[in-house]
Amino acid sequence: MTTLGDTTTGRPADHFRSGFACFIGRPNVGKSTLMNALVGTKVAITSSRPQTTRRAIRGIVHRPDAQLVVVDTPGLHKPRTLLGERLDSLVRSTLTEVDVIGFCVPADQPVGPGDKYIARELAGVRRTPIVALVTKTDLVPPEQVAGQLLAVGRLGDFADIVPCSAVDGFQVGLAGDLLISHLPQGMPLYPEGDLTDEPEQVLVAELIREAALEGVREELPHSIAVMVDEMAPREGRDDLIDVYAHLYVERDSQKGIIIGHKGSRLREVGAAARRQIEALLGTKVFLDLRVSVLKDWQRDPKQLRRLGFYD
Ligand SMILES: Nc1nc2c(ncn2[C@@H]2O[C@H](COP(=O)(O)OP(=O)(O)OP(=O)(O)O)[C@@H](O)[C@H]2O)c(=O)[nH]1
Repeated sequence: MTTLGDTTTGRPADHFRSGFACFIGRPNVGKSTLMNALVGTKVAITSSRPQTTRRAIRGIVHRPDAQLVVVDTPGLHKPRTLLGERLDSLVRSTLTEVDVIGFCVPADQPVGPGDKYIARELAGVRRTPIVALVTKTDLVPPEQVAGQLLAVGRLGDFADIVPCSAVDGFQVGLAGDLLISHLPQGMPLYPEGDLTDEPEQVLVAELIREAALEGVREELPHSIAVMVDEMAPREGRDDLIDVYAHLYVERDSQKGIIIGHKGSRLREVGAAARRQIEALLGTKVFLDLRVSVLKDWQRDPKQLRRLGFYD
């Protein structure tokens, strides 16, 4: 006879919920930051530049009575390049696979065409419940939050609408509770303590890209991609990991910007990335960072595949 209980904890499955959520919203509305706040650690990278996130990174929220696996998606936007089209198809397929969608709209900006475009897209995903999250409430007075709740309410048919702030923690727990309330009953999907199922190399590459994005000019962010070529403990040492990575840009001029005068900028990027990777891996890290030009990689299907962006 099979039983539905979790044999490791003795928890009956009918008291436990588990499943997947994804956050959707315009670029830069705070999706990654909110996911990190829910998970309680830094899993997705964040930056003040739009479209930092390119991969469906999963953060796992562990509760005594639930496990919520959050799939982080790139900001949905009207496609302009082949990369954009792939990102959008990644988002669309994610929407139909999750149990609940968190639709993020920031409190500090009027509801605009971008939010309406997404709301229209979401209206097509009929079977998945949508929780609207009004983010960044710490940036505006309460009256403005109230006005935004009404404006967001007019965008579509939502299971709940909740204001929250990942920065001061306001109602982050409640946002988690509401998302969890839409999950099916079931056993934990990941072992306790796991925070993400992204391979470490992908997280490391994302941390390097985050460091490289700091302070670069407007047109560059979309042109940067990072691949970790090799990552392994140094022979004979258990306290040092060697990381060999490539930073790819699309043009020679961009390579110059990334490297900086006599390599000064690349050194700064390397030092900043190394600190973050050391924190992630909990060990000392030697980081070898090279910059290469992959001409127009965003428009080249072969290069996109090589960098991990599949159809
Ligand atoms: N004040 C405030 N700032 C926030 C909050 N959440 C996010 N931010 C900031 O908003 C910016 C964008 O946050 P992200 O979490 O990277 O946004 P995103 O929606 O994941 O962005 P993409 O990956 O581009 O789609 C960052 O500078 C964050 O620090 C918040 O609750 N309050």
